[in-house]
Amino acid sequence: MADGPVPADLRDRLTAVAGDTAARPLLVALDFDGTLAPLQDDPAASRILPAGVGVLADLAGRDGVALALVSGRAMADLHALAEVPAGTYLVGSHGAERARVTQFGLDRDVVELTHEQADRLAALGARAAAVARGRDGVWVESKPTAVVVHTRLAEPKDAVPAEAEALALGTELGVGTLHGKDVVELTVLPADKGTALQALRRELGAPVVLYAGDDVTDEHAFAALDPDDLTLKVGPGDTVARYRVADPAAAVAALAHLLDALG
Ligand SMILES: O=P(O)(O)OC[C@H]1O[C@H](O[C@H]2O[C@H](CO)[C@@H](O)[C@H](O)[C@H]2O)[C@H](O)[C@@H](O)[C@@H]1O
Repeated sequence: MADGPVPADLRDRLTAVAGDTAARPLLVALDFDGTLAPLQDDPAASRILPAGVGVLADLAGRDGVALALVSGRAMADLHALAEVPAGTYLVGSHGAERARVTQFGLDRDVVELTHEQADRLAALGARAAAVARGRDGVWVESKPTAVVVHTRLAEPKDAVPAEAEALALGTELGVGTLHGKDVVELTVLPADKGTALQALRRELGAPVVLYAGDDVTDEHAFAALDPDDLTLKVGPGDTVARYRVADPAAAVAALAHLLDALG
């Protein structure tokens, strides 16, 4: 029989995790862009797949399940786009920002930059703008702790040198760099999803973590987990994750299987 979008070995593992009452709380931690929301040319147009919204709400409502979104997005952006219920943990800016969704809004940790970091962020913005200038389809996104050089809309003749210059800029200014899908992120508050996920897991005392992600930056999260955790790569590309599905629709189907198995 054909596997459908969720491979048989992944289905079996999800069923086993759901049936293991010792694996509580089960932390279900999910990347946003490319995992729950198909990639878009305009980041503001990203939305969780409609089927995913209900699955996430139902998962978060299950006893013994903690839901988290772990994203490179700025927190304000993630909160605006994430259609998730109260109680969901949000990790933004690759871990530099943390919050929890409540019935009354966002309960968030305040991110404070030192004067030196703020100055460096301003300098980064100006230099990143110079990288984008004159290159069709290259543009700069500003976040509270980082700037992002986007190249999704650019032809390789513009994208390749823009990404190379952005990476060199990070080295020159001594800031953190992350090279994701058609983005180079330059941050004055270095963070990575692996460190953030480990911290959240410790806080919740979660014996088992399910993490799903599609990008190179999600590899930090996969690498930070244990062999008994469930790591799920979404889409193509090298990975250390144990399981793989083809696309966000299949990732949502895997989460729906987990939900069914939880009963
Ligand atoms: O960790 P994620 O939730 O995957 O967020 C990473 C970055 O997401 C956004 O960029 C990516 O998605 C865009 C919309 O689909 C796409 O246009 C871009 O090419 C992708 O890299 C966001 O704009 C970045 O700030 C996030 O860090």
